[in-house]
Amino acid sequence: MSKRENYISWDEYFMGVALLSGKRSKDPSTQVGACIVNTQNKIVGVGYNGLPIGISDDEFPWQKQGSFLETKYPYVCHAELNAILNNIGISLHGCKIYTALFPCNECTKAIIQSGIGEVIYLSDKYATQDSFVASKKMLEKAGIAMRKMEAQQKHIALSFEEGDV
Ligand SMILES: Nc1nc(=O)n([C@H]2C[C@H](O)[C@@H](COP(=O)(O)O)O2)cc1CO
Ligand SMILES: [Zn+2]
Repeated sequence: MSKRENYISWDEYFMGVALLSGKRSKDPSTQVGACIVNTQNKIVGVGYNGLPIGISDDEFPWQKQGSFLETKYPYVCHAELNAILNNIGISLHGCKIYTALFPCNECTKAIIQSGIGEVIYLSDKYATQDSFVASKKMLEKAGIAMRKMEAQQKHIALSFEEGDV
């Protein structure tokens, strides 16, 4: 018997972990996940967008509109920052970060400071907003590679049915 052919690529695997992590998000509008990988293709940090530890998901707002303090924006911790902070306790120098959404300027600063060397993203839907223009300016100047993920497999299904294993 020859080897299975339609196995997922490393990019699909790590972005898949990022997307699965995003499924934990309580944000009703946008669920983002991120996955950090070292030079040996080992996962060293995972995160999703959520409120800081100890802050109730039920007591803080999730809305996008209204006065700033009544929206989610001042409180939510982005997936990329969570993945960096949740790392397994190692230097992230030379690691890659897979993120569903292109990083904002605040996460970009944390990415740069942590030593991450490459950003792989699925969507750059906010590209025209100043925050993301600033991100690109900083990433370019810092010599950090950026690339949009090209998936061969557009969808991957998971089953928790024991008969499917
Ligand atoms: N790169 C990102 N990582 C993230 O974790 N987020 C989070 C913050 C918010 O919870 C949500 C974006 O809000 P909105 O697209 O519904 O308005 O995604 C957002 C971005 C985009 O900068
Ligand atoms: Zn961010």
